Amino acid sequence: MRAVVEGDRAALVAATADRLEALLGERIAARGRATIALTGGSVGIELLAALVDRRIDWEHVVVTWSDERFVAADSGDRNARQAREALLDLVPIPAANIRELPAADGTSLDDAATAATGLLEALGPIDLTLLGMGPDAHVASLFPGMPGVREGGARIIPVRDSPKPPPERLSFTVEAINASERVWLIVAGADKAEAVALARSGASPDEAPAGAVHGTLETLMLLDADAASAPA
Ligand SMILES: O=C(O)[C@H](O)[C@@H](O)[C@H](O)[C@H](O)COP(=O)(O)O
Repeated sequence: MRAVVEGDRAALVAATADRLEALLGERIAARGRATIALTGGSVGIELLAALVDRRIDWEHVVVTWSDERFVAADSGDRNARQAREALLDLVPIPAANIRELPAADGTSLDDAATAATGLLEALGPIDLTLLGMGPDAHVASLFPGMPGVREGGARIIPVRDSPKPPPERLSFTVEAINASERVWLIVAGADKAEAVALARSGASPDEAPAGAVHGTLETLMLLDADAASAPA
């Protein structure tokens, strides 16, 4: 996994916004649209906020999420709601291009996972999956030792016991993430340094889910200097 290191968190966010703006332009020119799976987390949301004023042809961008908290649609915990407030409500992206994973409004988690799997199938190829990473080396809602890190077959799994609240979530599996053309992990802060080193060391997926993800064309770990500060 190639690492790109920027000086600090603000520089990381700005450089990743540049990279993303360029990728979206390139994919739209090449195939008429760009499809990306967004991430929650504080750095992921800062990245979205940094895209508001960029030159992006939003009409041709389709977004979904690599994981979602299974809470009510209007909950402030929803990655989709945070993304709307930071970016999607502020740019001319058509409503039909925003493919939210289901919310917990009268539907069961299992039914939501089935619906999300259908949504993912209808989406076609994903140009880029964005991921944050926790200090335990989790990505999306794939925590160390959980099913979905190794299991084949499923592309979306229901998560019932996330160690980080809220406990119920929907998540891309490693298999779904690894079907994306590009996978970018965006990670800032000294509290992530050990997990970055572990993920890059070839640790098992059960120990470091972040080390198991890769794109079919490109895999990047986009880091600030603090996150890159532990010896690999
Ligand atoms: O699932 C969650 O509850 C979080 O969203 C989490 O997965 C987050 O994406 C990472 O921990 C990175 O978060 P930061 O970008 O805030 O470091």
